[in-house]
Amino acid sequence: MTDLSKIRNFSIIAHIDHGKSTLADRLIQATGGLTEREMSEQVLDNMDIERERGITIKAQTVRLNYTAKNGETYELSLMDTPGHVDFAYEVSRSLAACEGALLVVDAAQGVEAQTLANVYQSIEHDHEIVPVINKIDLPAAEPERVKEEIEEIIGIPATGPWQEGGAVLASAKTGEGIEDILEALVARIPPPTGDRDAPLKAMLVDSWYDPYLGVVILVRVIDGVLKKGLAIKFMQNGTQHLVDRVGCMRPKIEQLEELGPGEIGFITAQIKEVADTAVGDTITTVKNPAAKALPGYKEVQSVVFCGLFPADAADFEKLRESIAKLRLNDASFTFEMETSAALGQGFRAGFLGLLHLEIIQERLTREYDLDLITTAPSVVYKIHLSKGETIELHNPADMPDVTQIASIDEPWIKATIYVPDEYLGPILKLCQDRRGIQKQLTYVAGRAQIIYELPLNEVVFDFYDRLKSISRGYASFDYEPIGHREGDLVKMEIMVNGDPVDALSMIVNRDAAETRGRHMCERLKDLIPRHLFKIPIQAAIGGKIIARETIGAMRKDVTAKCYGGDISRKKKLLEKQKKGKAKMREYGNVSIPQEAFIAALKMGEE
Ligand SMILES: Nc1nc2c(ncn2[C@@H]2O[C@H](COP(=O)(O)OP(=O)(O)OP(=O)(O)O)[C@@H](O)[C@H]2O)c(=O)[nH]1
Repeated sequence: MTDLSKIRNFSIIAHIDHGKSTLADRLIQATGGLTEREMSEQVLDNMDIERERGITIKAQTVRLNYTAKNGETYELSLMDTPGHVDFAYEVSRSLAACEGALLVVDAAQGVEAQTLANVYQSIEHDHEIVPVINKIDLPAAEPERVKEEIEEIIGIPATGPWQEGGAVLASAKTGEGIEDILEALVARIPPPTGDRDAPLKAMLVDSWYDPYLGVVILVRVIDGVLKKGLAIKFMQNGTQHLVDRVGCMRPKIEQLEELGPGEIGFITAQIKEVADTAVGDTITTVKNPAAKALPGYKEVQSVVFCGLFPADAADFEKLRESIAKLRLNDASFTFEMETSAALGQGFRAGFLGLLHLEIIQERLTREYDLDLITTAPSVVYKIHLSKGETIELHNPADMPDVTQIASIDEPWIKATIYVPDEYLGPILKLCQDRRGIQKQLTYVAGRAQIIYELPLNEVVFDFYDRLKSISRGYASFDYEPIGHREGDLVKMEIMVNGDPVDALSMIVNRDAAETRGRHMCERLKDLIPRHLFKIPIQAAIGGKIIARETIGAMRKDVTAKCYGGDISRKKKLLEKQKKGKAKMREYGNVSIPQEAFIAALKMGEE
């Protein structure tokens, strides 16, 4: 039984590259959880994609035992949190499981805009925040300046000595200051509270699929005790299970007798699928259940949908299996079968946001070695039909005939953008061009904080990429859904040689339709190779043509380009053509290269 006063639960807040993972590994090493060699393989970021993109997708947690200078041994739980807006809810649950946070700031870079958003979230959870100035070994380090920045911009004490509530100076690289961090954690982060004798209440923080253990659930016990053999109940979905393992990660798995109040650890209970567990759910006992669930639970909802098709129709079964496997571990995306005239058999999948979409797409391509075609991301529209019914539309291809539609509502978001002053102008223009409504513009130490309401539909295309390129990577973007609003929306179809190409149809704002349509046609004109006949490319709304381009007929044999008898060159060209053919989609009597779909759907800037 762990003495509550000896427990410290904390997370690490840091801007990308300020050293969160290195520092976490150092803390694990300093408390004996890792050897030097194991440390070289960063533990907390353990997936390729995560490492390459510098983001953490699945929260991982480690428990460290630290004997402080006062001679007492403490049990520290370090909760890793995912770092992207699409996972805001998961982050909020991880934060809710802790009492404090280490705020890591690079001694040479100082406070970055994104750090602010994360710190505010942590402050909202009433966390005690311990600032750590990392990388003090760098020649460019300016710890004193950074301390002042922390006080000025974030508004938490930092300038005094760390023993008196100031920032801790450290280098995760050399190991300097690591002990000070551990001492500061113990001294400043409050221990959890909880009642061992009350009915069990544990928060389901995260879950994942382990090939040996099955579904592993990360929990934070609030009241009561979790033990092997206990019959538990998930309060949201009402299912019951028998706990068969209780333990923690150090970071290696260690089985424990029990998890008491204030403790973070894992359980397994012969659960088959991650989809059977809901992040934020309250776990209680069957026999003596808690009267009320923990606050803050939200159901996961897909916000962005797109079609996923195998580039080679023969890969459909492989795609089906791969998606099913991925879903074992990530219950936050949904999928169902879809058939497209242009792209054949595939799936319509729903995601938490754009980054989530990209991650799944990339994992399918990389881990499962699939060549994919992804259709334009679409948001969820609410269509009010003339006969009074309301339907949800996830796929532009399913849009009812205009004559049956009374009105269409589209989802809006509240976006918070932090950006250095010099990029403000172009960013305001971008938001304005995307039908944004400015709500607030404030300055904090040379940085602007802009709040805009925007239709999600305008954000899903390339807003984030545009924002990053306009601001040279300095702008940060955070959003939350604020419900549906009526919009003047139409379905735009793209017709190649007179036939609509279903995979390219999209729902757009009426005012933007013409520009979008024109760009799409121009783009496709460059992407579709010439044929023996002229090919008209048209954009249309309800049968009315709004834009048109024509691909001229092919004049000469391609091989005529090669002069004289250079046979090998001719051969090469023909082979190249053949290869290109294999990746073509026959559409009516027009062959559209697969790249054309991908490129056309990327849209780019208008
Ligand atoms: N010189 C120096 N480099 C450091 C220190 N801490 C981390 N680094 C380096 O800074 C880079 C980023 O460190 P990470 O630990 O990956 O940073 P992170 O914040 O976890 O980054 P993400 O996982 O991408 O969010 C790496 O190249 C580290 O080796 C330090 O104290 N001194």
